[in-house]
Amino acid sequence: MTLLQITNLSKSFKSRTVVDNVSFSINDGEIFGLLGPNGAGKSTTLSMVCGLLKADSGNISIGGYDLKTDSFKAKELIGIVPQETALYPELSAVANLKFWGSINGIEGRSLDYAINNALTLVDLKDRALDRIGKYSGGMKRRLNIAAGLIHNPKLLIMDEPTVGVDPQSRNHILDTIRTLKDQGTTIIYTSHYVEEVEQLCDRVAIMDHGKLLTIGTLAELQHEAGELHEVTVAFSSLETPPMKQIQGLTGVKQAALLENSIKILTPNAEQLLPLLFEMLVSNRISITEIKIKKPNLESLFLKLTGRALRD
Ligand SMILES: Nc1ncnc2c1ncn2[C@@H]1O[C@H](COP(=O)(O)OP(=O)(O)OP(=O)(O)O)[C@@H](O)[C@H]1O
Repeated sequence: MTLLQITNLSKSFKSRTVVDNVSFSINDGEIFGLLGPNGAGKSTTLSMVCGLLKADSGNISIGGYDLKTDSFKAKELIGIVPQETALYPELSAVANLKFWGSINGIEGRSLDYAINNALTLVDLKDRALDRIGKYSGGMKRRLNIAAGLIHNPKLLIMDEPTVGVDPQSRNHILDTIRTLKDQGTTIIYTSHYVEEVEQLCDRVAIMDHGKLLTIGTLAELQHEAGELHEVTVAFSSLETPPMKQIQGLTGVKQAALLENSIKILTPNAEQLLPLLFEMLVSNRISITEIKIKKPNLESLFLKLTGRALRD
């Protein structure tokens, strides 16, 4: 069953179109990944879904309620975990969640129950009464998640919830998301970390420059990436690699330059590597590491755009 339907959504800031005629739908109970580099238009799309930003054109319906004509009912179904934490540092976790609960219309016993559930889920019960000004960045992020789900939303929208957190908190956040899914919550998860999206998501959409490039299950997108190898060559930063020549080598489908590495898609890494070495050595590029991988979502992005996801 479709929980969220987005149809022909567009948004411009001044004359710049940052969301360009985007349509997709999200099924009840799935974890849906929205993947794209910085500035792709992910947050703008989600801000429109949350009703925080008005679309220039297009339609959004949540649980069958149109966001324009049935906005209250549609918004009731959503919980938001924004990129920036929206918490009061001088208050405890419990006081912060009381505030978030009350603006969502939860009171009394139900609110105590909801706070207890949310703090258990994000594993912050033993720090519940501490001022959150003393929390680590990862703990604040986890509390931010608790705030987003205090009213038990059907659809939880999470905008890069793991950016800048330590690995332990990151794993914790990923586990929390899986538990939420098991409890029946539908989740939209934006990220520019391919590994997280591959680990978590049932279906994925890839966005760039405001456009939806592709959408499908992980298996479908991996298939779309095709039988290409992704070769990553790291080099010391003394020289600049000759990208034009590399792109012209036999067997190179795409090649993109990152800070200290080159990512290449090729149907045959074994045949390409000797040619590539020769070229790099003759251009006085000293290679520090080489990796060959099966295609993943990052290779698909490279295939679709000719660029690396994080450049
Ligand atoms: N209020 C605004 N006014 C003008 N431009 C904006 C505004 N909000 C976003 N933009 C621009 O729109 C583009 C898309 O931004 P958006 O935040 O949606 O991208 P994103 O995919 O979420 O990226 P990130 O991963 O960095 O959050 C960017 O170029 C951004 O600078």
